[in-house]
Amino acid sequence: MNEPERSNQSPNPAPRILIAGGGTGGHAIPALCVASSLRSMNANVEFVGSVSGIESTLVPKADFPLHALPLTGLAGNPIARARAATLFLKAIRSCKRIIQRFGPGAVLGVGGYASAPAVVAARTLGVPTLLHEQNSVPGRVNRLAGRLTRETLVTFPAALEHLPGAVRVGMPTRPEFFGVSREKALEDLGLEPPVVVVFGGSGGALKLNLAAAGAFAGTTPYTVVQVSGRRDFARLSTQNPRHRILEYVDDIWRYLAAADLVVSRAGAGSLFDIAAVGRAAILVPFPFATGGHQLHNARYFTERGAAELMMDDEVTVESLRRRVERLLDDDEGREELEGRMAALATPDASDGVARRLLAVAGEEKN
Ligand SMILES: CC(=O)N[C@H]1[C@@H](OP(=O)(O)OP(=O)(O)OC[C@H]2O[C@@H](n3ccc(=O)[nH]c3=O)[C@H](O)[C@@H]2O)O[C@H](CO)[C@@H](O)[C@@H]1O
Repeated sequence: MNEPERSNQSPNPAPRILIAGGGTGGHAIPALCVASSLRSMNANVEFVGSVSGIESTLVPKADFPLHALPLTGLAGNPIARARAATLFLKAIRSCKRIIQRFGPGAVLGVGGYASAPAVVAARTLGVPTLLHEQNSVPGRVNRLAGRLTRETLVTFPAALEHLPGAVRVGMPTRPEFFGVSREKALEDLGLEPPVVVVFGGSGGALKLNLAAAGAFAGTTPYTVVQVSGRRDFARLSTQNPRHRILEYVDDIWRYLAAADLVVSRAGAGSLFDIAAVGRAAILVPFPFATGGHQLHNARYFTERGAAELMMDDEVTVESLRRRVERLLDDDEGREELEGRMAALATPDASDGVARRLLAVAGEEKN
């Protein structure tokens, strides 16, 4: 990686913030939202991530420097776990060097493999850290990391029960989702309404992919856009000219805005993206998410009448098509869902996290 320009000559050097974490889109995308907010506030941002995480493509694309470290999860057989632990310890040493060289005023951990080593390294060097927890039930690592941080920021009110003293800021969401009209999105994408969008988060969801491929591969009196994720894309096909299967789309806000109905997993990012465009949704939580967090994430919306819930074990080719068509036929029901969903969006979360980071970084300097 090229050494970024330093501004040591200036009497008021730009504040420097290090953002650590990633792995899935659910961690990396909100991290990038905060980085963009910080950039617009004239801060200098660098990232620490994992070589295998989605950040290794998304962060350079957004033009931020990335320190990519070899890290893996602490799961699997004893040999894999020992290797992960060794990589974790090495990552703490690498993060210390990165922090000493970059000199951030604050570090933000966003969850994912690289988050905890950076928080530990910052803590030992006396650099203040903040943590952003995306899910309603935090994982073990974030609960532990939360004890080391100056401030913990959360997306869902339910997470406050697990992280005492945390502050609710919502989910950093890309600004493009706000204010894009259905008409413009339909025109830009060349889609004929009504439109159903099916997607399973940043990596895809096999069960949902197979059910959707079966449900919509014949003829449909509506358009279906299925964003499958990279892993499953090659095994899916359709005979239906109104069924598009796409691997991954950077501009998913256009597809969601064009939709009359969305079928989605209940990752935090996906949920708040759907809220940002204010669309009716059927949520199918991933049943094996740590601590059942996807079900809890989904319930925040479904208990407020903002979305419908469909459990993973209810999903079949027939039931999926039935649920989709029932809601597509119910204009009034969808309109109610849309309004309640839009009311739960958190458009200020990204700037809010950025401002808190700059405040903490400023305190340290003074
Ligand atoms: C299986 C699993 O453990 N998933 C977790 C992961 O999900 P995952 O990475 O799927 O996370 P989210 O649903 O939170 O976010 C996915 C993000 O990717 C975007 N997107 C997706 C597809 C695409 O083609 N283009 C695109 O931009 C979505 O709009 C969204 O912003 O992180 C989330 C946040 O910690 C958790 O809540 C999820 O439980």
